[in-house]
Amino acid sequence: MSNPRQVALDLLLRVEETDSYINLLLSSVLEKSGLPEIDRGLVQELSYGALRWQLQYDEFINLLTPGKVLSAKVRISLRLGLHQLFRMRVPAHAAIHETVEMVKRFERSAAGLVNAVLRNCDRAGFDSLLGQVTENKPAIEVMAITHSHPKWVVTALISALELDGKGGEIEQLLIANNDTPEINLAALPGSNAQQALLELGLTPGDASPISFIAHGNPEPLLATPGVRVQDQGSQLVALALLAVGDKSGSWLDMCSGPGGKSALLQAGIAEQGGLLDCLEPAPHRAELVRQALNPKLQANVIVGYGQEAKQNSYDAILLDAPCSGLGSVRRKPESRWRKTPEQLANLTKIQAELLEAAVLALKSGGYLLYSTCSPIVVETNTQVKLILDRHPELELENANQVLNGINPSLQLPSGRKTAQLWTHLHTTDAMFMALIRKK
Ligand SMILES: C[S@@+](CC[C@H](N)C(=O)[O-])C[C@H]1O[C@@H](n2cnc3c(N)ncnc32)[C@H](O)[C@@H]1O
Repeated sequence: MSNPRQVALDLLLRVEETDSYINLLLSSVLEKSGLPEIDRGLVQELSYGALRWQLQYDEFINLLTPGKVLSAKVRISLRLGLHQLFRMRVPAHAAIHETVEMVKRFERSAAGLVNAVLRNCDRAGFDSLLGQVTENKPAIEVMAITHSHPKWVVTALISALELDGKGGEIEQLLIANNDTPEINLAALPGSNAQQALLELGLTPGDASPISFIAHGNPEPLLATPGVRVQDQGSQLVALALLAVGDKSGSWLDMCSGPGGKSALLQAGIAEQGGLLDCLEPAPHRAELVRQALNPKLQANVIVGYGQEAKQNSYDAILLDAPCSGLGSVRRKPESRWRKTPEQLANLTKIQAELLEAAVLALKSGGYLLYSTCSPIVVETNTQVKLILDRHPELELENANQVLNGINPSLQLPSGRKTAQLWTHLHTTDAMFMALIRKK
């Protein structure tokens, strides 16, 4: 083993064949590989890069192999080769030679074709290839290929941006979606984590007041009590509910796995004696919630569906709903290829059911925060409008004002009450939040 290109190929094949998330597989694959640190970085760059840019690389491959059926392994090898040619500082001859040698080991008969495709791509150059595959295509398709996003995702993101009058920023958003995100840490309240991270010289993040930026491997920093890896957008979701909810009351994290926000809620209410229930139907994800929580503080992890939450029982509920994940494609590059418009229909049905259950579970005067790591309108504002229409006892609070109370420098729109963070503006995942109060 222990050829970084081979490790990246095996990893991508597993992601494709088993529908796994690359971020969940990567660390165990690297551990088993026994590769030195420098090669581990190469595996990550190769695999994330080839996965992000796969639509564009497939266009190049299809252009040069008309009518040919390629095995999944050969296609992934070509994507890895193209990524080295066009987006890494690997000399062309090494990118081509290494890819061809790798293909020879599992499909000798395809080595000639792989050699020819990569050589022709190198000769043509990136700009010429992109020009050829986008020529005479409609604008949405050109954007889809140029920024490697499915067409329907580009269209849905434009609709979401248009709600804020930002439709013209679509290319900035797509570019940001292809960036490698910084690793964000959260310093949980009630711990000395903030002080410890400041003393270590870490830079605070811009969006969340409890965030720090980790450069390099964050593993050693996680030994500090109260330090977690968490996107700043996710931190703000939990902080928004903590800003308004009764911290001495009973709280529910309705869709809690793997527990990132549960840990923050638990730490935030502990001092005032609040009680937290965390629901999660998938047992292995419920176990991750248990691991994320502080065992010295109160919290119940319950394996179960949000639809079964106890009625009229909670002062504050976080409903961080299962969603398309199209707001966190930087961290989960495969999500843009996995989700289809058809799957959205299933997700929106579950979101509506969970919202209904959350309203029933909420006590009068309590707060419900509905959030998604997706800006897609049918998962966000449409859901909020539907639940408000069905329940006159609910009122929509201004989540943007709450967020500005947490961080006055966050640039948020004044013309709406639901909040939408944007990756290109806030450098967070594109989290959506609606804060609802039961009268
Ligand atoms: C977006 S994730 C939650 C992320 C979590 N809040 C965090 O910050 O770590 C959505 C979770 O909802 C769970 N889920 C799916 N269907 C559910 C249901 N009917 N009731 C409750 N949770 C559900 C999924 O298993 C998944 O773990």
